[in-house]
Amino acid sequence: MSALVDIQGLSRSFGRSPVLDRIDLRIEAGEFVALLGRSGSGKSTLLRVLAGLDEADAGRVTLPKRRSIVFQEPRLMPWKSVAANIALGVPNARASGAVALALDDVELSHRSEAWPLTLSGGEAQRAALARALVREPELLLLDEPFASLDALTRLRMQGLVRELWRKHQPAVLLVTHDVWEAVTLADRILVLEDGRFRREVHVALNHPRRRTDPHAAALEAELLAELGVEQADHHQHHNPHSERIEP
Ligand SMILES: Nc1ncnc2c1ncn2[C@@H]1O[C@H](COP(=O)(O)OP(=O)(O)OP(=O)(O)O)[C@@H](O)[C@H]1O
Repeated sequence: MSALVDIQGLSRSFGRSPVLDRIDLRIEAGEFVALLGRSGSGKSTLLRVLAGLDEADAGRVTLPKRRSIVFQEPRLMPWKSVAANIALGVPNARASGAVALALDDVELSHRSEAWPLTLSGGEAQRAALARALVREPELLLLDEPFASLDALTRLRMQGLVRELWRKHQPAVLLVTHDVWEAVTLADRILVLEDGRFRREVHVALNHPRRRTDPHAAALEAELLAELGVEQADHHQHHNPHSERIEP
């Protein structure tokens, strides 16, 4: 059966430096994939190609038509109300009630007519999430969507994204620097390094995932080590779900 996202041999260079080097990636419908990698490893470049904001130099890319992206910043139009921002580019979204449903989904109905500049950081990101959801994406691309939020708001947003994913069941590709975020949310975690996927981990842990679960904590430590972050209390547990991908 064909996957929702099927990428084969995708390469992208800027000038003479290759950023993505013959990458293969399949994502099934409804799958939640997290993408980790050091700064500059090409995560956003990959997401931009998948969003159609950038083109690959080489490779075959099969993508669903309905895709949405949420960035680190909300990128709302300041001269339009929250509801009008969410309706942008989606014909009849207000009349059909789709905007109201999306606002309800992100618990922002009471701010429907507000101006974006009057929203808190968390509210603005929830509006950006509603704008993505109103398109009923089969593939939801999230480029560090919680990175600029405070820790408490970030936790709430992670819970909200998981709830919305269960409700709407899009495939999700989440770029994050936060290893624990990847461990708590994803079915599968990929680590990008030097333009290739160096590691693929299938996360078969029950939800909610907690750091008190030794398997979850060991996986986090292992991924942190992979990214070059050593923890003081780092225990080396072998994770049977994790495979190293040699170039
Ligand atoms: N439009 C561009 N022109 C030139 N170089 C670019 C362009 N976009 C990205 N790059 C370069 O490609 C490399 C990968 O960038 P990218 O933003 O994809 O990394 P990233 O993994 O998302 O990093 P971060 O985690 O810091 O956001 C970087 O070296 C960056 O400077």
